[in-house]
Amino acid sequence: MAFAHTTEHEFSTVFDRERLESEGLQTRIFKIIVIGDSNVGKTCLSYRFCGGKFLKNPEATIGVDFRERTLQLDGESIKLQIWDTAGQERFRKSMVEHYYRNVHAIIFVYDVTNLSSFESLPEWIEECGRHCVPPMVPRILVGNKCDLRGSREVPASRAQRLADSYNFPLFETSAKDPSEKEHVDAIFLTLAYKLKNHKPLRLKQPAEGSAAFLSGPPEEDSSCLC
Ligand SMILES: Nc1nc2c(ncn2[C@@H]2O[C@H](COP(=O)(O)OP(=O)(O)OP(=O)(O)O)[C@@H](O)[C@H]2O)c(=O)[nH]1
Ligand SMILES: [Mg+2]
Repeated sequence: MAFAHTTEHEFSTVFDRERLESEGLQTRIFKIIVIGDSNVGKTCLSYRFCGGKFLKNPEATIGVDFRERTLQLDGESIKLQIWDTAGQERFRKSMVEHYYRNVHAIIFVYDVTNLSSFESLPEWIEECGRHCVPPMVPRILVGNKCDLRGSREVPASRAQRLADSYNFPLFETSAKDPSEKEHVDAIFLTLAYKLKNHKPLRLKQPAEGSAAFLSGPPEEDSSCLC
C-alpha cells in the first residue's frame, strides 16, 4: 500500500478502517494537540492519560510524539489521537503547520511553579489564532505540577481570571501524583464529550461497508483569510 502524498488524516483513515473493519466497530477519531512552554509536563500529562503511569525522565519532545486512547462513551467508541508537541522553538518550527491542521481540540499547558510558562499562554493562544483554528474547536487550560505545593508561582485565582477571559475551562492537576490520575482523565474526557456531541462529521472517501471513519475538520470550518 503506498502512502506517498497521503495526508495524515487519510493515512489514519486507511489504517483505522482496516483495523476496525476486522473488529466490526464504529469509531470516531479526534485529533487533540497539547501545547505550551518546554518543561511544563505536556509529555507526562499525555503519557499519564494514554499509558496510565507517570513517565520518569522524559526527554524534550522533538517535533511531535503521538499517543492514543480509545474510550467508550455512551456506547460509542471514540479514539483520541493525542499530539504531544515540542515546547522548544528549535524542535517545533518545522512542525507548527502540521500541529494545527484539522485539529479538533487544544490543551494549553502551563506549570503552576513557573510564572513565565503561565505568562506565555497568550502567545500560544495567539499562535493558534494565527493558524486559523475555528472558534468552535474546544480549548482547555491546564496548570500542571500541583504536587509541588511549596513552589507554586501561579495562584489559582489568577489562572481562573485568565481562563475566564478566554472562556476556557481551567484544570489544575499533576501528571506525577497518582491520586490525580482520574483528574487527568477528566481533562481529556471533558474534551471527548464535547467532541462527541458535535454533529457527526462526514466520511472522507467512505469505503463500502466500512464502519470506521475519521472525523473530518469541523463543519463550520471557515476558510482562512490570513
Ligand atoms: N513534580 C512534577 N514534575 C513533573 C510533572 N509533570 C512533569 N514533570 C517533570 O517536568 C519535566 C518536564 O516534563 P515533560 O513532560 O518532558 O515536559 P514537556 O512539556 O513535554 O517538555 P518539552 O517536550 O520540552 O516541550 C520532567 O522532569 C518531568 O519529570 C508533575 O506533574 N509534577
Ligand atoms: Mg515533551
